[in-house]
Amino acid sequence: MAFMDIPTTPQMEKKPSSSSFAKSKVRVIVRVRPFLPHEATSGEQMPCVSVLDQEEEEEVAVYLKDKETSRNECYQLDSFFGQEDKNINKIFEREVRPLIPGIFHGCNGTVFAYGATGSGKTYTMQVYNYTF
Ligand SMILES: Nc1ncnc2c1ncn2[C@@H]1O[C@H](COP(=O)(O)OP(=O)(O)OP(=O)(O)O)[C@@H](O)[C@H]1O
Repeated sequence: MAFMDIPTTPQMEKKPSSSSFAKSKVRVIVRVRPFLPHEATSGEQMPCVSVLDQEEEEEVAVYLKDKETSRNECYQLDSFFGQEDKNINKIFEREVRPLIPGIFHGCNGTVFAYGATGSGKTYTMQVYNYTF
């Protein structure tokens, strides 16, 4: 599983088509952090990622448009958490907790965050309110 946190200059990987992606053991989740106070006062506050299509509360297509770099692309993801998602524990509950039982049965599980500096990787990985 990979978390990719996106600031205003996102980097994302293209995913295979929906049918082959469904069988993948790797889940790609994007989380867009909210604008920080100093960003919120420095002009335009348009998110550069928007949800195009979401099926069965899971697989989601997002549209990436970044006027700074002229990127204009579409990606298929397993899950998407937008900047309006204030409940960060939801990411842990949906995407990380289900891996834990398998670890005790000999399965490997890896969770890593990928994204530009300042995009919220540390925040996302550390802020969970663990209740085992
Ligand atoms: N969901 C959020 N809500 C509020 N603030 C956030 C959120 N996510 C990140 N931040 C804030 O954004 C700033 C950058 O976040 P963070 O340090 O986690 O980024 P990072 O991707 O780990 O950066 P680096 O790669 O430079 O270590 C921090 O001040 C953090 O508190």
